[in-house]
Amino acid sequence: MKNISLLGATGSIGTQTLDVIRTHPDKFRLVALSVGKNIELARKIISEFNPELVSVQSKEDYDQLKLELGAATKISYGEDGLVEVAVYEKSDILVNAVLGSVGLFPTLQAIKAHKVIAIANKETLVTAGHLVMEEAKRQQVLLLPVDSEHSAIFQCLQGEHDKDIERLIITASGGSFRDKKREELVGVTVKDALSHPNWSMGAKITIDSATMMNKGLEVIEAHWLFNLPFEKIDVLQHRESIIHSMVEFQDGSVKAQLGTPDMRVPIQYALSYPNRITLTSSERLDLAKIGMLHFEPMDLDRFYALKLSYEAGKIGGTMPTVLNAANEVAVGAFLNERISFLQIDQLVEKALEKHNVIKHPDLDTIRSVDLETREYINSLL
Ligand SMILES: NC(=O)C1=CN([C@@H]2O[C@H](COP(=O)(O)OP(=O)(O)OC[C@H]3O[C@@H](n4cnc5c(N)ncnc54)[C@H](OP(=O)(O)O)[C@@H]3O)[C@@H](O)[C@H]2O)C=CC1
Ligand SMILES: CC(=O)[C@@H](O)[C@H](O)COP(=O)(O)O
Ligand SMILES: [Mn+2]
Repeated sequence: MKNISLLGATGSIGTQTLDVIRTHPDKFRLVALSVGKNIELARKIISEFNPELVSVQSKEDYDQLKLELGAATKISYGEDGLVEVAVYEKSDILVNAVLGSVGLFPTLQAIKAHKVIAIANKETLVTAGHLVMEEAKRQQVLLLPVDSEHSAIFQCLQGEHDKDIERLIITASGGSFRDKKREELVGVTVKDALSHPNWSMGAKITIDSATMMNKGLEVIEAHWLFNLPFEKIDVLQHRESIIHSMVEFQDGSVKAQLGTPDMRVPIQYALSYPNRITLTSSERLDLAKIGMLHFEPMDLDRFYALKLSYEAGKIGGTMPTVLNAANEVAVGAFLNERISFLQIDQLVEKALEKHNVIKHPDLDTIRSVDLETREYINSLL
């Protein structure tokens, strides 16, 4: 039996993680969880899973839930609450499915507390991958990727040696607007952008997928998780999202991981690693029915956010922190209909141009650069 702590229980990854736990009560037990603002759903989750510790985002929700829940459930809130869930003493593994760079500090604390980490929260690795990987190495803690592409690469690498890797090939669906030229994106709506061709995901990552920032974040995430230079990380457009990513080795052999797009596969692989467990409810891959898979090179002028991400990643230091923070605020502004779709990567570029990189930033530096970037983008809205 593995005891699980879950950050972001009410989200897309969070609820699919709950589905995996629900399906395998003999293998997994939810002991601690955090939610943001969705208290309605939190009540249902608490009543079904009976966790020992619950954290909410605001003091108001904390006060309300404290009145409702009995003494058997400990309640907490804010960043302290996220950390308490992340390091909860009875948990064996932390699933980090919270959204955004708010996940960084709880991740670092969980590593220090020697928790295995199943990491979906890519913004944490983009913001400060060096701090996370250094701490994981120092504490000898296992970091298991949940993002579908990174899980695919991780699966392809089982039984292989790092020295034999020639390059990673991360696949990209192309997102909601993949068949539109850049000039055709003037005036696209939030509703259009939220209509992903293959995956049902949270709003922020769906917009990131449409701008191709998601792939940019994933390139930086892969750089840290697999300790490879950006020159060895390629992106290939693959509209079906059947091949979740590939690894090419020095002998020219290429390994790929395939499957129908269902995030429960990488989630449960991280939870059951190094074993596999059944997933009966997922539609099985039928290649004869699919017939054809398509591949196209990435056009970095069309998908400008990907170009910005490679540039920020290669410069390193605080540049990826700025890229991520600017993008988080810009995507939020687009979702609130305060800016247009095309302004998202334009604002990110402005933040990158304005920033003087700081090499080898510590946690305090990362946090202040993150905050300053958010303030700068907000001042432009
Ligand atoms: N969805 C997917 O298929 C995939 C997601 N990922 C990554 O996983 C992470 C989560 O994505 P996804 O599940 O789609 O996102 P969602 O928006 O669906 O869920 C985000 C979760 O984080 C909580 N949350 C948000 N902000 C805060 C905050 N400031 N403090 C505390 N809790 C907060 C939300 O709470 P509430 O809703 O209660 O407010 C919710 O539980 C992201 O980093 C994403 O890039 C990676 C691969 C695939
Ligand atoms: C499910 C998942 O991992 C997402 O990150 C997904 O990959 C988004 O798809 P695209 O960014 O390829 O459109
Ligand atoms: Mn992904």
